[in-house]
Amino acid sequence: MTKRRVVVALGGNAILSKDASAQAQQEALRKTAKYLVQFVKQGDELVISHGNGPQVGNLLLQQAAGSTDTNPAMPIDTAVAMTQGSIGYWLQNAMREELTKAGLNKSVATVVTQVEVSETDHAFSDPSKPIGPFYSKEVAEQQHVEHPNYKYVEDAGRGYRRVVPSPKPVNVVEADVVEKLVDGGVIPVSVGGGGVPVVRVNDRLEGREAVIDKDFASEKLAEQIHADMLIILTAVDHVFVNFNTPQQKSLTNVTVPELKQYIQEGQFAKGSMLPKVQAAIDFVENTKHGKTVITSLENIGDFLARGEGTVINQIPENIMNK
Ligand SMILES: Nc1ncnc2c1ncn2[C@@H]1O[C@H](COP(=O)(O)OP(=O)(O)O)[C@@H](O)[C@H]1O
Ligand SMILES: NC(=O)OP(=O)(O)O
Repeated sequence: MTKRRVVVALGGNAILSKDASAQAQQEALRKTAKYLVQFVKQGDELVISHGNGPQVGNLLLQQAAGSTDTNPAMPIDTAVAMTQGSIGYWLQNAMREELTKAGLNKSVATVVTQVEVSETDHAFSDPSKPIGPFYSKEVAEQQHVEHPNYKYVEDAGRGYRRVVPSPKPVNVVEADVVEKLVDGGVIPVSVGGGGVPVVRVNDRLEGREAVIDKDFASEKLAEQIHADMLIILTAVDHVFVNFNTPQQKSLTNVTVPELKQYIQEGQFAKGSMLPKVQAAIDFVENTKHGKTVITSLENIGDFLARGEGTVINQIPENIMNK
């Protein structure tokens, strides 16, 4: 079997359900690791990325609550780095345990990853990335009074959340390190939480207060390390058209032009499925050889065995394989 280089982006449900304790998140990641090890068993080179929306929002609240003049709250870029460390630590151990059980001798290492963004990205003046807990409308309004510079929006019918700027990733600074780790047989955890947002100021990298979308950052990393596949894992086995209606239909093998048509029809929810589909298209278009898969953790076995899930190619899969 040919060895493929795959970047797997973990969705929120891979880390966190309702219980935000360290113990519950570690437990969720142990289950996640069981699924991820299937790629390694099959001989694939694996790179793991993950989100941090709930975790970075919670951390910022803790920071604000305990802040004093001598022990100030950390800015968002530093909080993103802190969540890369905590989630990376949990993932390293979860993967280590499952790799050992499977008799696989592989190391896992987390790279604190910086991602360059543009200082002029319009996202800085239009916060859109939901982080942290969900609030009722009343509580969100009260929080806004206490923190007039915080913005809260309604998130897909689930309640109100704080939103922060989410600029597009331009360059993954440590991509060369990740590539060397993969070449050396290590499983890297990288661009956690979308990466630490930085801008280049002369010769320095300066952090900016933002949270990058982890699907876009994973796409950029996959391009830069010459991955064959970008796998976006979320709570659904497939991308659907007519989602949540009686006409709902799963997309199995889909081409970029078809997806673009569906985007025009407004088939994918902004802030949930749309960025995944856009990242999928970017990877396929920017690499030519690469394909993107959107599916669930639970479906990884069926994807590896039978290609099940939503598989996105530039041209139809049956033509590509001829
Ligand atoms: N057209 C669609 N097809 C499939 N899922 C969709 C669609 N539109 C919206 N969704 C929702 O998007 C969710 C994935 O987005 P989200 O929960 O933000 O991702 P993540 O897994 O990265 O945390 C799915 O679980 C599903 O509820
Ligand atoms: N950074 C990021 O995209 O996190 P979530 O996937 O948790 O929203």
